[in-house]
Amino acid sequence: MIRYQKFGRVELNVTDLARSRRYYEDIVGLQFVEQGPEGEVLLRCDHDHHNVVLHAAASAGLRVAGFGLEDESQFEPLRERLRAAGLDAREIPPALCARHRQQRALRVFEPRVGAVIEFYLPLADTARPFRPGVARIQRLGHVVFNTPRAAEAIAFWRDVLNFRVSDAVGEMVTFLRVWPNPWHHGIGIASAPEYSLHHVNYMVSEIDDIGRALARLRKAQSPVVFGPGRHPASESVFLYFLDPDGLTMEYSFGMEAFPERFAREPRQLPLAPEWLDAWGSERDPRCFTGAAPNAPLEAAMEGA
Ligand SMILES: CC(C)C(=O)/C=C/C(C(=O)O)=C(/O)C(=O)O
Ligand SMILES: [Fe+2]
Repeated sequence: MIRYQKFGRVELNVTDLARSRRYYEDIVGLQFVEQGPEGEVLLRCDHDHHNVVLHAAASAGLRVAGFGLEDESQFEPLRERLRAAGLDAREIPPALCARHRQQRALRVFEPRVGAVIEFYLPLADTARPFRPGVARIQRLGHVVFNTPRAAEAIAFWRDVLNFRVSDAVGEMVTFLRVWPNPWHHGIGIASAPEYSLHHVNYMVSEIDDIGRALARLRKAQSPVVFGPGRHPASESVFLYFLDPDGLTMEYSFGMEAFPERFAREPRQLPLAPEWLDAWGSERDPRCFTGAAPNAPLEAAMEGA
């Protein structure tokens, strides 16, 4: 039984690094940490060393999604499960782990979601206290993958990686917990014609963070593409917006939490407008669709 801490880091490709750095600091509310040797920008939204890495690239999309393991003893069983599933995980060199304040990390290309996935053990980084910015973000919440192989991906993340299904909305999207992390979902798997990033979520502290974000995004002319609304699945209040490259980002407030044991059964929810947003807002077609294909493993390993 592989045990995790959380969805803790995401690396994104962006087409204009300076513009995106300003946007993620000033509009999204992430804290700048440092610039890496390849020019990549490291940012944080909790007490970890960093949670988001921005890389300059020709097109914008998902480069790596990272999941923190509970402890060192998870690595070998995980590696064995991946190997049995025909996936060869690559060890991240110690120098990069040290830069990322990780004790150890593995990366693998997971073909069912068509993305590079990292499994890592974070080192405590208490030297620099985290200062919330314009939004009182508590943590990176979840990442959702667009994939044409959704049914296979759900089975793989559930049966091989030991994530737990919380709910599915029709055949559109299935939400899984990063077990035993309590939050309703740390990943979502969405049916789509291509492999790409659906969205990245940041969980905020109070409803005012959603209201202030709406005003801030409008002032910055950053497109709000869905919400504010409430997701019946996880019970969270949400707001989706587009970053400067058109990548979909989400703030959400409040989310169902599950116990480690005796959790409720997953639900199959109907695919109907009131099950997408209980408040009835309309989704802009740019929402969830603006990312280029996910980066391949070779690109994600550059600099590693
Ligand atoms: C995909 C639709 C809009 C949906 O039902 C989304 C639900 C949730 C949730 O219940 O929290 C999400 O976080 C999401 O996919 O963004
Ligand atoms: Fe979401």
